[in-house]
This record gives sequence, C-alpha cells and structure tokens, in this order.
Amino acid sequence: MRIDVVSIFPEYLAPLELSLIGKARQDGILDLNVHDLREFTTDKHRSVDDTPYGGGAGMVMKAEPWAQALSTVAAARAGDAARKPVLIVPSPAGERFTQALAHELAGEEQLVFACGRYEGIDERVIEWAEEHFTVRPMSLGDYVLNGGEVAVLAMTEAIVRLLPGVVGNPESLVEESHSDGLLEYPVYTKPSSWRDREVPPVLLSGNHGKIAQWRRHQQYRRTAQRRPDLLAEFDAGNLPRADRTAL
Ligand SMILES: N#Cc1c(-c2ccc3ccn(Cc4ccncc4)c3c2)n[nH]c1N
Repeated sequence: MRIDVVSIFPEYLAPLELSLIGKARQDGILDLNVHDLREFTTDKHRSVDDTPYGGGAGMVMKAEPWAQALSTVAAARAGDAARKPVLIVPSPAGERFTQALAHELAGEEQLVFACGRYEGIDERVIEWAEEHFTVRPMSLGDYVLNGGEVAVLAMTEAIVRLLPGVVGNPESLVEESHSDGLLEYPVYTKPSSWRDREVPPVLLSGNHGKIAQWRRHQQYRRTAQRRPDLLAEFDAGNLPRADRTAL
C-alpha cells in the first residue's frame, strides 16, 4: 500500500516511523510519503491561508497550493492507473471513521490524506479533486480538533495494522473490539492472584468451550453497559439465549 500525506506540519506524522507502522515501512508493506504543503506555494511568504469570503473568524486554506500538491501526488500513482486513489480529507463534517471503513480502506492500493488546518480547506479543492481521486471527507469522532494530522495518525494506524504481515498474529485482529460488532472481552495475565483480586476461575479451567462462552457473554455484557448504541445494530440473535437471560 502507498500512503501520501499532505500537511503544513509534516513533523506531526513522525510517529508513523515508529513501532508496527515503522516496521511495515521497513518491510516494504507500506510506502509512506509525507509532503509539506508549503513546498507547493509560489510566494515569498509561502502563504497557505487567507481570510474567508463572507466574513467570519479564522482563516481558510488557499486552493492553489492544494491543487499543486495533490496533482503531484496523483502523478505518483501506485497500482492500477484505471482506479483513482482515495483522497481522505479529515474533517469534523466528514463521514464517521469506523472499523468497517478501516477494513474497506485497507483494500485500496493508494490512500492520500489531505491534512487541513485553520477553518478548513477552500471547498473548491474538494470539488476539483473529484477529477483525480475518489474523495472521502472523514471524521475521527464527534469532537473538534485543530487540524487533520491527529486523525491521519489514528486512521493510518487503524488501516495499516489490518494489512497482511503487519501484526505478528493475525488471529489477534479477529476478537478485538468492533471486529464482530461487539466490544472485546476483558483480558488477564499472571499472576492469577494480584492484590487479593483473582482471575475469573473459568479462564484457569482449560475448558475451551466454557471459556469461549464466558468471553462471548462478557462481550455482550460490556457492550450493553458501555455502548448500547452498538447493540441496536448488533443481531441479538447471534447470542445464545442463556447469555441473554444472564445479563
Ligand atoms: N477528522 C477530524 C476532525 C477534526 C478536524 C479535521 C481537520 C481539520 C482542519 C481544520 N480543523 C479545525 C476546524 C475546522 C472546522 N471547524 C472546527 C475546527 C480540522 C478539524 N475535528 N474533529 C474531528 N473529528
């Protein structure tokens, strides 16, 4: 997978050189390229923003530097030239980024992230970009950040960890939160007794059927307590009757 990120703060993306994402880059699984938007300005002040038409507080990111930057990235296309790369524009007004979207995007050959700042990017950039990209305004969540970089860090990690060869044991991707519509079950490790708190005995029983049943019940119980909204989508018919009545 090739990922290109355009930002006025390229150093914000430095954490993508670390840990599993950094190793994916070293292993050739991920080709990550970070571009400084100011490299695509032409004035001596390297201007990337200006005052908003119609008035209002703050500044808006100018269109031309973005068009120059995104045209450069589009020219460095990875994979099938017939398939437009996906341009993800982090925005508080975007579609909600979810685990399902992470899986969908992990199937793409190239992703481009446009990290806005200030009050956002001139809307004409989004319209223009449709010629070269499949444009996806996307939100990390229902709260306000100062720019797109934090969202890109989170989205990149969520997507890249799903690529084959990135996490050591692909099995670990199967039972984590949101992978099956429920939150994950609680986990424990040695010692079995810690500050007078014991590991649930079923986990020490060696009875894999009982352990699986207990874990499923814990997933459902946690989801009902912490994220009832997810249960609205989850097919309760997947849960054995015994677990439902025991909630
Ligand atoms: N993804 C995501 C986001 C953002 C976000 C993303 C990109 C930009 C660029 C500029 N800003 C600042 C701003 C702009 C307009 N309204 C309010 C704040 C951003 C915020 N905020 N909250 C999220 N979940």
